Amino acid sequence: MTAPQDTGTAPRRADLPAPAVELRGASRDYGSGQARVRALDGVSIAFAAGSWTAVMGPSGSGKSTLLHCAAGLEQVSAGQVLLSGDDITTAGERELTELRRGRIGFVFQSFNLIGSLTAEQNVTLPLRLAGRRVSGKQVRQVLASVGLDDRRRHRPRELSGGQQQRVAIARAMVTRPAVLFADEPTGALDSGSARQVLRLLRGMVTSAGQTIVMVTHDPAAAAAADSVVFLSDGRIADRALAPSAREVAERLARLEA
Ligand SMILES: Nc1ncnc2c1ncn2[C@@H]1O[C@H](COP(=O)(O)OP(=O)(O)OP(=O)(O)O)[C@@H](O)[C@H]1O
Repeated sequence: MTAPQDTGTAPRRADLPAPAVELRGASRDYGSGQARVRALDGVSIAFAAGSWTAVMGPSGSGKSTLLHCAAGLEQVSAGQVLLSGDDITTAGERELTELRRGRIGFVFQSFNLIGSLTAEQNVTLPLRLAGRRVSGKQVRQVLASVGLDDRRRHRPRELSGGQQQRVAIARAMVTRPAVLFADEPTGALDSGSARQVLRLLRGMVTSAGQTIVMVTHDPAAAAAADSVVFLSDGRIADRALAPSAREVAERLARLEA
């Protein structure tokens, strides 16, 4: 089990593989002058390949900002962002689009599936957008891996929330991304469906060596990850390796006090 490393001080050993994602002294400001908000404040962290990290913290502590900067959805105001060792800090729009289509997968709280398309068509979409050949077998395999082979022809409104999220995970995984970024993936699910989604994510980490960075408010979801990073005021305030849900809740309560 690997904990995310604080990379602020020690130089990296050359013989170690590059982390899947790394932020070096990353800051992100919104607004300017008196209205300026520093949402992320000099964060240095490395997410090892094959690790699953939960990001927690009080409302407004910078969780979504960290996720968006790490995924290249937003640019940092200072510092660096590296994806598998490649510096993407100043990547242009075209390069970032390529990254999002190939090396990064996203799962959101609200699923973000296209309502007029079947599960199968939703899963196929990223490959089509990337101009890649779509093999029906590959799409069926991915849907089968999330337990939805028999729901291929269903549209999102014909699926439960948990099933829709599993389609969204299949869609994110079909391009075999280096990193899966998940923003509250269980936030809209009942506890049974949430457990099913967390089991699926765990399977992806253990059997496929997937790297996952997941923002969550739910201590039970955070406890399913390998480790938890706690943010407060845009900085890393605490970390926990394989904590229980109770321990996560206690540490969070301390930050919110
Ligand atoms: N586009 C924006 N413009 C101005 N301020 C922003 C913007 N996005 C975020 N912020 C501010 O940056 C800070 C961090 O926001 P962020 O959304 O990253 O926090 P969070 O921890 O994800 O919060 P929550 O748990 O409520 O979703 C907050 O003070 C927020 O108001």
